[in-house]
Amino acid sequence: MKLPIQRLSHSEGLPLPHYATEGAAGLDLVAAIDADLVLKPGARALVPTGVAIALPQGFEAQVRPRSGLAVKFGITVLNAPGTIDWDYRGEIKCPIINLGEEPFTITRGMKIAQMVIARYETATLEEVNELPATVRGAGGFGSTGLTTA
Ligand SMILES: O=c1ccn([C@H]2C[C@H](O)[C@@H](COP(=O)(O)OP(=O)(O)OP(=O)(O)O)O2)c(=O)[nH]1
Ligand SMILES: [Mg+2]
Repeated sequence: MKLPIQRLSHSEGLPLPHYATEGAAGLDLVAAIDADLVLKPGARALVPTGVAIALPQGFEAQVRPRSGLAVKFGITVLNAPGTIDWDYRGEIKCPIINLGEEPFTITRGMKIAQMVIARYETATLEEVNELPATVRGAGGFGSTGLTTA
């Protein structure tokens, strides 16, 4: 699909979101910040990416963490997966949190998250008095146990 993307003034010189490999599902998003941003352990920040997009109706974009940042530094997307609505025309921003033990420095142009474009359905809700029965019923939250035995 073609995706209109707008570069905002503070993203000058930065790469547009891009797929790192031919088979990558997510477009890497970079930090469009002027000065280094130091996140202390437990701290969070809304990191601008310097771009806005125009998704087609029926599509969303999911802002997800990068596993490398999560595993090495405890850096993740606080609201993962973040939802970009198709009618949103503002700047894509990433709520980033440091769940690691060390301060983490975000630099301009650092790939801080990734964005997956996905189709979604909307539902027409129909209120009923009873739901169709299933074997699971209302069981959940570990009801099927920890092992297969
Ligand atoms: O990680 C995110 C999540 C959201 N957004 C933008 C795009 C999205 O379309 C809009 C609203 O997001 P969401 O619906 O998650 O937030 P809300 O708290 O429900 O705000 P609103 O009342 O504006 O819908 O904010 C981002 O830039 N990054
Ligand atoms: Mg909302």
